[in-house]
Formats: sequence, C-alpha cells, structure tokens
Amino acid sequence: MERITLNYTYMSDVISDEAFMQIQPEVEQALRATLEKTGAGRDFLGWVSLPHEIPEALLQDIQQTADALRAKSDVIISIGIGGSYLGARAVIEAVQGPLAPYHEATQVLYAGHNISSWYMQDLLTFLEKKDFSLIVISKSGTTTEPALAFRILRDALEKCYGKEEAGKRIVAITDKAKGALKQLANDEGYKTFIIPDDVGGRFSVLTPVGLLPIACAGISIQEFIKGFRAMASALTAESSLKNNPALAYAAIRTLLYRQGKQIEILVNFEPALHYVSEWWKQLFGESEGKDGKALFPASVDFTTDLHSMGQLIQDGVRNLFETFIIVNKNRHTVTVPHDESNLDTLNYLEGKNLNEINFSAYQGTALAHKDGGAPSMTIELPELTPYYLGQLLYFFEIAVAVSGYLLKVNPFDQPGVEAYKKNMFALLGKPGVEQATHEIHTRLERIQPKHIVTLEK
Ligand SMILES: O=P(O)(O)OC[C@H]1O[C@H](O)[C@H](O)[C@@H](O)[C@@H]1O
Repeated sequence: MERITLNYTYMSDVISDEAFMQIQPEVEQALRATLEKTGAGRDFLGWVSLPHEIPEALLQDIQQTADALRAKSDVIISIGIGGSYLGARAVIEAVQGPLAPYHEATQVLYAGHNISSWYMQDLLTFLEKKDFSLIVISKSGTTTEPALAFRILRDALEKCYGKEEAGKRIVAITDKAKGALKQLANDEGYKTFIIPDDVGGRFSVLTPVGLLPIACAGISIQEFIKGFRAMASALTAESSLKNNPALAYAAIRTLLYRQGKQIEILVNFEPALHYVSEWWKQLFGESEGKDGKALFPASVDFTTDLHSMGQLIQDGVRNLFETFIIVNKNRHTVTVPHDESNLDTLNYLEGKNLNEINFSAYQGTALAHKDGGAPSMTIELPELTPYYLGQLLYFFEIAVAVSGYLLKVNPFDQPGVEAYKKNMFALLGKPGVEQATHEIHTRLERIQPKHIVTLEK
C-alpha cells in the first residue's frame, strides 16, 4: 500500500545524520508521552486513538443525516470557525477543488468564520433562490462569530420554511452538555452530534465536526477514516526517526528551530491544497505558539506566489525553510496545444501536459531556494483522495504533538486566544463585565488621539 513519504534531501547540509541520531531519544520520549497520555495537556489526547475507536453506528448516523440534508438542499452552510471549520473545508476543497461550488450538485458553503456584513449579505442574497440547510458547529458553544452567523442564518431559514421545517434543516455539533448551543439545540429539538471532551477543536476533523460537512459534500467518510487508520497504525508502531516520516518531520523542524530558523513555509503547487495549509497553520500555530516560542507557520500557493513572495524566499532574511507538499498522481491532464504562429514562443512545450510543467516548476524552485539558503523538505502524497488526505491529516497531528513536546510547551491548550475576546466583549458591553467595559473605554480614549499621520490636502 502506498503511503505518504518525507524527502529531506535538500536539508542534508543543515541536518546532519549525527544531529538526527542525537535527537532520537527526545523524540521517542515525546512520542511515548503522546501515546501513553502522560505529557502536558494529556486530557486532550483523545484524537490519538480516535481512528480505531469511532463507532460504526455513529458513522452511519452521520451518513444518513448528510444524505437527508443533501436530498433537500442545493446548499448546505457549515457554520464554524477555527477547528470547527478548517478541517472540513481543507478536505472538501482538496478532494473537489477550489471551484467545487461551481460544479457540485450540492454546494457546501461556509459562514461563521468572520464578522463581515458584506460576506453575510452576499450569502443571504444567494440563498434567496436556493433550498438550503445549516450545520452549526462549536465545541464551546459560545464562540461569537459562529453564534452570530447562526442567529442570522437561522432567522433567514425560519422565514423561508417556517419554524418547524427549519428545525429539520438544522444540525448542531457541540459539547455533550455545556454551552449555549447545546441548550438551544435541546430546546428546539435539533438533530445533534457530540464533540468528545478529550478532542480539542483543531484535532476534531475526524469527529462529526469534520465528518458531517465532508459527507454533505458527497465525499466518502469511510475512505477518509481508512486513511486515518492506516496512518495511525503505522505511525504509532514505529519510534525510529529513520522509519517514521511524522517523527522525522517533527525532528527536522525542531532542529532547524534550534539552529535559529524562525519561519516554516508550507508550500503547495495545487490550488486545491490551499485550505490544507490554513488547517495546518492553526494546528501548528495554536499548538506551539506560546511561552515566547515557536516557528511561525506560514504558507504560500505556488506557482502563484512565486510571483509575489518568491523574491523574499529566494533572497530575503535567511530565517526560513520550506515544506513542500507534492501530489504524485494528478487527477487531470491538460495538454499544451499547437499554435502555428508561436508568438508566445511556447511551441517547445507543445504536447506536454501542465502536470509536467508544474513538476518542473517544483524541481526548479526547490533547487533555486536551496542554493539561495532556504532549505526544504518535501512531503509526497500519492494522490488527492479522501484516503490519502486522512493519512496526511493524521501525519500532521502526530507531528505537532511530538514537535510541541520537543519545544516543551503544552500543545493542547490555547490560553492566548482569550485576550482579544476579553477586550472585544468589554468594548461591546457584554453583561457581567461592566468594570472591564469602563476600563477599556477609558484606555482607548487615552490612546486614540495620539500619533496619527494623515495627508493635509
Ligand atoms: O468550536 P469553538 O468552541 O466554537 O471554537 C472555535 C475556535 O475558536 C477558539 O477561539 C479557539 O482558539 C480555537 O481553538 C477553536 O477551534
């Protein structure tokens, strides 16, 4: 069976065999802490064994719910943010492509991941002529963005179908007991799925959080889980860096960080992978970015961004490295046609397919960037199918746990995310924080008038 592989040939002058072997015991310890649930954040390690523990009855329930929503909807809106949004979008777009909304019979669209009137009004106008349903996802059940979007979209749904039918077009995915969404779902009798207590948002793609929207897009969740299972069996049984690509990836990025690299750029050459990078950024950024530490996880889409960020990566501050994701087997083949006039001088490419040209772009880029002092490694994915995406996502989940432990942080909490929320709630006058409201307005009044630069005419 094919699996994903890690190729770090272009790191060989910065990652010595000796350094690799030296870090082996640390990595083993980090893997053990993950598998035996003995490390920091141990209460949130439910995702480790999840691939082998999902009950078949739950999968059937998810599939039937998705089939029922698909049967009566042109559009299914998945409402959520962060870990309650990115995993599903990553998988759906990686399998169906970024233009999926234009060609799929049932469209999965997204809301609750911003607070934009413009976005919401566009969506509401679009829905006027569509049959639609809502999936609302929030682990805490109290996150502002999805709660606002749900209130607005539920209102539109109820006006369109009446309260009773609207209730049958809503599925809530949340905590088993706590949070406003759970209470609302109970009161209104919505179909509900539970997010396990021991699985944090950014690790929840294999719970109903990811599985229901993925099934609603018509993608096989059985295949997706099979990929997770295959990778879970393989990665958790192998503690040698030499034979375990997730451990090797965690070790290499750790060694580079210790050598002073500050930025890891995840690179794809396939637009369908854009949201895999977005998911990856949350996974690594939120898991590792604490206690004044961590590589900054950035991403680019090539060759697009070679024409905007390529210069900096080739030639800017040498504080970065790249991780390429390359797909071995392409879904489509588009061949360059003959053109008699050859004014664009592209006849030398006649008969070649775009995949070959794209692959040459990757090879040329990796070599040029290495020569310029930006080393890279490459994750090779056999194909963009639900099965291999399952493998890839589990690969990154194990890698971030090990990498986080190597960094000596708790990879499973995110206390820093609360700071902006506290300020926003205070500014908006949320009941219960009156003192904070008074204080923040006073602070802002003092800050605002100073240091403003404007044109006089
Ligand atoms: O699922 P929810 O509770 O609504 O949370 C959605 C997201 O927002 C929070 O602020 C956290 O930083 C994320 O880890 C989480 O995935």
